[in-house]
Amino acid sequence: MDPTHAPDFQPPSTNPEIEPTLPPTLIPNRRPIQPPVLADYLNALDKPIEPSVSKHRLENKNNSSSCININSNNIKHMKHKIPKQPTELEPFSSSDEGDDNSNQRSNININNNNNSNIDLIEDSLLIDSESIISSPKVQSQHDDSISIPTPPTNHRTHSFLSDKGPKVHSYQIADLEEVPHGIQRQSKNLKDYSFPSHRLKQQMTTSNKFPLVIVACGSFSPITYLHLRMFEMALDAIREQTRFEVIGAYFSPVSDNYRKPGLASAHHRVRMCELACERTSSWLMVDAWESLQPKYTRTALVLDHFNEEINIKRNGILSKNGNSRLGVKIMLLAGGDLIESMGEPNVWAEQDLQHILGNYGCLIVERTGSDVRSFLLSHDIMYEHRKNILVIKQLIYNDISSTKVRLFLRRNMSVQYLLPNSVIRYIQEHGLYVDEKEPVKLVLNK
Ligand SMILES: Nc1ncnc2c1ncn2[C@@H]1O[C@H](COP(=O)(O)OP(=O)(O)OP(=O)(O)O)[C@@H](O)[C@H]1O
Ligand SMILES: NC(=O)c1ccc[n+]([C@@H]2O[C@H](COP(=O)(O)O)[C@@H](O)[C@H]2O)c1
Repeated sequence: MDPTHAPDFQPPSTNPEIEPTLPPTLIPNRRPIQPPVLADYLNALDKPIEPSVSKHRLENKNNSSSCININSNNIKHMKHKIPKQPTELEPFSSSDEGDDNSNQRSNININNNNNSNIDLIEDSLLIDSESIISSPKVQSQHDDSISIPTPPTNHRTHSFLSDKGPKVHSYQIADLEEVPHGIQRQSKNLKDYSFPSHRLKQQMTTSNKFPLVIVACGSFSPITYLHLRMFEMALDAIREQTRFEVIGAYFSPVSDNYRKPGLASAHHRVRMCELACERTSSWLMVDAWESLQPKYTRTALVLDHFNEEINIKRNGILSKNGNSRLGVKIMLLAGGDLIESMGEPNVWAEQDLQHILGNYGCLIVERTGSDVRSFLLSHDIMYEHRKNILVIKQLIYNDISSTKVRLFLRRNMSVQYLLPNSVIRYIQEHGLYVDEKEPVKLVLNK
């Protein structure tokens, strides 16, 4: 549960040489996940961030100064609600953020009212109705890794399936190592590593939202349906309660140096996460960077890595109208137990908590045994950054734990419907978890 298992672990509070995190100026979209004032909850979430101009007004008054004044006031008002950060890659312009009727104001120029960054002349609507989710076939221009579309050619049988019962052919059940079309698999070493971006949106599909990438850090030994569900729950909560558009989502399995009981080797855990994402999801990805590091990497630095890949190297994401690039907010997705570990002494460095909660933010899925809301109230740093924390209620309660899955495997019990079939088959093929010596008491306390 904590990095104190790492052989080179030194309590952050007593370690003066702790590797520094990125300066906040390099983290572009640090606006809170929740609206800054309660009054914002009264606004419809699909209301444009910049003002909309009614068709009626535009058609009849597009040269009148009164109309311009009204609109400019609106702009000031709206800007006040979602404050701009001076560090953003590029400020939002109204052409990025207009509502879907923004073609109706394409002839209006309100630059004469000190809003020099706002130019409504730009034709933002050319791509208005397009859905710009990147196709799996389209690789990012920065993405030099190889996708391997391998249609099944030989009809081999799966040994563990064919021992008993009818033979199953690979055209009936895909080979575990066969990469579905358009999918980018992670390499097994740092030298060949490249950041996975095959399911990272290249362009915003909405003009009234801010871009967001979700990152879940953990052991994933093995990945379960609960881990996958966490992202779906987060997506629903973000759509319902915030002004952010999720443009990508990643599992980041911890490296072998974490030394937690029950940790299968990193390349197995990465591959199981990849199988789960490939076979059950159309938007989740796995990044092996953390798992390939020669030593344990603190979560704050893992989030910095995502910021570097997405905002610094790729310069964020293209706005919907294609005219500017926007800084992407990056958030940690975690269960209530992980968040509660933030209150334990010597597990997290205070500056890391400030960095994670202040500059990135946290999506917390409630978990049995953890009272996230009370914890939020009692923890000073959490409370300070509460606007940057979204607590996600599990409406259908699910408490699958990897620890119990490992115990079931060890006892030769079924784990069907707790994790994807592809992951179960991978575990069987590689004989994972059967010989584990994890103390059963520890397992049952989970
Ligand atoms: N049932 C659950 N409800 C909410 N969050 C969960 C649940 N299971 C795991 N998580 C969260 O998923 C992330 C990764 O978890 P991890 O890999 O440690 O899974 P785990 O099932 O807790 O594993 P283990 O049993 O080995 O400790 C953590 O943030 C953890 O809090
Ligand atoms: N100081 C830190 O950065 C810190 C402390 C505790 C856990 N963590 C992370 O939280 C996750 C915990 O995963 P488990 O629930 O599987 O133990 C891991 O990714 C681990 O690296 C980070």
